[in-house]
Amino acid sequence: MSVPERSSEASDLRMRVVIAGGGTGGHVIPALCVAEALRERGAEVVFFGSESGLERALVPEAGFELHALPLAGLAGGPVRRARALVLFARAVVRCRSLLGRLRPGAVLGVGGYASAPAVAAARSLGISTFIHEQNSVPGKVNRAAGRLVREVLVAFPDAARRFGRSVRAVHVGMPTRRQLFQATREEALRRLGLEPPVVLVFGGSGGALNINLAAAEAFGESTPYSVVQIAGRRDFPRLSTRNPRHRILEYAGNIWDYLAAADVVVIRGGAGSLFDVAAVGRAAIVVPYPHHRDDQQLLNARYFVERGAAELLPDREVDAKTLRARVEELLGDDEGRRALASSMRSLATPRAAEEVAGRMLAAGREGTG
Ligand SMILES: CC(=O)N[C@H]1[C@@H](OP(=O)(O)OP(=O)(O)OC[C@H]2O[C@@H](n3ccc(=O)[nH]c3=O)[C@H](O)[C@@H]2O)O[C@H](CO)[C@@H](O)[C@@H]1O
Repeated sequence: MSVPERSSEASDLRMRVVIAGGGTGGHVIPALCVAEALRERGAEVVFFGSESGLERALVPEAGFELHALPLAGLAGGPVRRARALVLFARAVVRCRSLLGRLRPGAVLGVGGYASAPAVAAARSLGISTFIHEQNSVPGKVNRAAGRLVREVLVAFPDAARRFGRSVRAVHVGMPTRRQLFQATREEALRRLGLEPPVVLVFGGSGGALNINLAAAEAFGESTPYSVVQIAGRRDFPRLSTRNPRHRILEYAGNIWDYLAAADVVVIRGGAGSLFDVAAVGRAAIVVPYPHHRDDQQLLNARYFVERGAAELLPDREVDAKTLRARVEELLGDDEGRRALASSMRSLATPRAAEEVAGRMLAAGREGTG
């Protein structure tokens, strides 16, 4: 028994793997979770990202090599689009030459600008290629790229169906940071110096202006509970509070402590935020970002809401009065909160990063695209 196991470990030790994509926290954080799982199994992980994404800071900080390429989004007028297309074409050429040199056993696209050119280049070289789709509704690029890859690995079960029959989609869940599963309320409260009950408000990796303004007003005078508002870089400088029990932060590297300390969480419907709350198991009010054409955050949220794991609050209904009322209603309902928290916890996917890593390594060992 030990012989085949040892031989597979030995080949993982030598294997190099490329993870491509990034942009926002929603793409970079799960990518890093997969990278950690791969590194633990002895593989060498190299990232391809864009020069403008969050990966620029987070990937080297986690100790991985990053090739940052100049890339841009397709949104905007014809000049911008043309420039984005030129950058895309150049990125495919650059990825092909990097992949030719690195000779990875497998490539994973996680979404974001660098994902598609790397996947296209890897396919053209016959390298085993995967995509991880974080959202319940696959984006246009992943839908098209899905047909090219060996497997599309999805965070939400619904996404598999939405890819259609021509794509091999496998539900693996959302790669989530380990600390989220380990955090406990008492320790978190003590570490953060917070007096319970605690309300946590955060709007994804970049913040959410509508929620930020409503929360600053709703909790800005005085509250019989603690409020932590993680505002994001863009909105942080414009927010203030007179309430000594209301903390406004720019970003939290240790979000697991804040989630573990919380009784009620108000979040956007980003896939990362939702699965992070699920990992800790807390009662959440979800306010989906309303301006995505495909309503991806509403559909992400619905998966949890339909399973009794979260409450929905449409963005158009968010103002200081409604936000405070909804938070206090939930704070006053111990049983309702417990039920939401426990259903939320049951939807967490603690094995997702391992699953993605295992599939990539197995494909790399097989050596076929
Ligand atoms: C507006 C927008 O385009 N949003 C998309 C983006 O969201 P965005 O990048 O905001 O993503 P997510 O909610 O998916 O993830 C944010 C991640 O950042 C973490 N975090 C956030 C704040 C903080 O202080 N500390 C911290 O660690 C969260 O815990 C979470 O893990 O990517 C997601 C995944 O494709 C999509 O579902 C969202 O629709």
